[in-house]
This record gives sequence, structure tokens and C-alpha cells, in this order.
Amino acid sequence: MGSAIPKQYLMLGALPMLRHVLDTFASASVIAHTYLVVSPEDGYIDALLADAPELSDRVTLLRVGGATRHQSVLNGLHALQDHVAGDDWMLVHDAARPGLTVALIEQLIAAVGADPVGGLLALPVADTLKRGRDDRVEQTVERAGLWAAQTPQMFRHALLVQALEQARQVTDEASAIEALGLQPLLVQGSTRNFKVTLPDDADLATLILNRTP
Ligand SMILES: Nc1ccn([C@@H]2O[C@H](COP(=O)(O)OP(=O)(O)OP(=O)(O)O)[C@@H](O)[C@H]2O)c(=O)n1
Ligand SMILES: C[C@](O)(CO)[C@H](O)COP(=O)(O)O
Repeated sequence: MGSAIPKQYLMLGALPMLRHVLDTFASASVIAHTYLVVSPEDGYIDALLADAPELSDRVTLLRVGGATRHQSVLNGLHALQDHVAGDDWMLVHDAARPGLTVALIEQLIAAVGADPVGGLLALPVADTLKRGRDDRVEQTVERAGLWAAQTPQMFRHALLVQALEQARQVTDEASAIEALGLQPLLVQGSTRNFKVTLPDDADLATLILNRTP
């Protein structure tokens, strides 16, 4: 992102990116509670939460973030060990996906709630895919059956801890579950739930969020 402040604190419209995400989870009645994992050195979160006293009953801050997403998620799950049951469902979401809606959360839970494995929001790939090398096309990759993984990703606490503890470095929870030989359920997500990665993405996210407050 190349921003002066961590990207999750960039203003998107009137609110920081992370606040949009927290407000969405807090207003979803299907969500029992939200645990927010930040780095122990995070110098921005106190001001964000001070501006949102209405979130205090719905959000608990865990200053246990790690060097990677994988480690942050696992540290967060470990911190909850004594507060949740092994079969409680956990929805893991990126701070960098502020376009999530309550409706998408509800759709994920409705689809996955009775599944023995768990699942994730994802979108079927629509573009023709090229594998590149040195800025030249090396190969066109067959796109049939390919999905782009989004978040939330929803798995039971005990299974997810086991999977993340055993997995090599993974970039999402589903990969760790797959490494156990299980097949997470793919649930249709939305283009608005994209991951803010490049500077232009912040402008696009602002447009989307302004359209649907
Ligand atoms: N050490 C880390 C890195 C990332 N994340 C989470 O993983 C999400 C997706 O990662 P991404 O935003 O792509 O990673 P960053 O490394 O934070 O950002 P960038 O790729 O833009 O450098 C983040 O929004 C954040 O919620 C985390 O919990 N702990
Ligand atoms: C979890 C994720 O957003 C699914 O697409 C993605 O894998 C995060 O990866 P990153 O490497 O942390 O951007």
C-alpha cells in the first residue's frame, strides 16, 4: 500500500478501514462476539476504539498479533482457548476487506452452519488467467473450477487450532484445513468484499462504502 500509516487505519470516507469491519460484525445479530487481533506495538487502535464506545460490549481487543496472518490468527485462537468451546464456530476476517456486509455474513453462516468441515466466502474466477515470467506470458491457466478465496472463513475452534498448528505457512485458514485432507465448502462471496491491497483499491472501497453506508 505504501501509506504513511498502516493500511487498516486509512480513512475510507468518514471512518478508518478497520472501523467499517468492526461496525459490520457488531451489527450482525448472528455474531456472538468479535475478537480483534492487533500487534502488541499497535499505536493506533486505542484512538479508534475510544471513538467507538458503542463497540465496547461487542468487541474485545487481543494484542497478540504475530509477524504473519497465519501467526496472528493462531495467537488469537489460543488466547480464546478458555473462553470458547472446541465446537464453537469462528469466523476469521481480514481487516483489509471493509466491503463485507451483514448479509454476506448471514449467507456464510446459513450455508456452513450444518457442514461437518466448515467453509469460506469465495468468488469464481472470471478473468482469463496467465502465468507470467519476466513480464511475458508463459502459459494460459485453465480457469474452470478456480475460485478466489475471500474472508470470513468459518471453522470450528478446535479443528482450526489443530490445522493451523500443523500447517506449513499458509495464507488462509482453508489451506490449513485442506492440509488435513478436508474439503471446505465454497460459498459465493461478492466483488465488494475485495481485499484492499494497492492505493487505488482504497478509492474503490470508499466509493462502495459511500454508496451503501
Ligand atoms: N501479521 C499480520 C498480517 C496480516 N494480518 C491480517 O491479514 C489480513 C490480510 O493481509 P494483508 O492485508 O494482505 O496483509 P498485510 O501484510 O497487512 O498488507 P499488505 O499485503 O498490503 O502489505 C490483514 O488485513 C490483517 O487482518 C494479520 O492479522 N497479521
Ligand atoms: C485470506 C485471504 O484474504 C484470502 O484471499 C488472503 O489469502 C490473505 O493473504 P495475504 O497474503 O495476507 O494478502
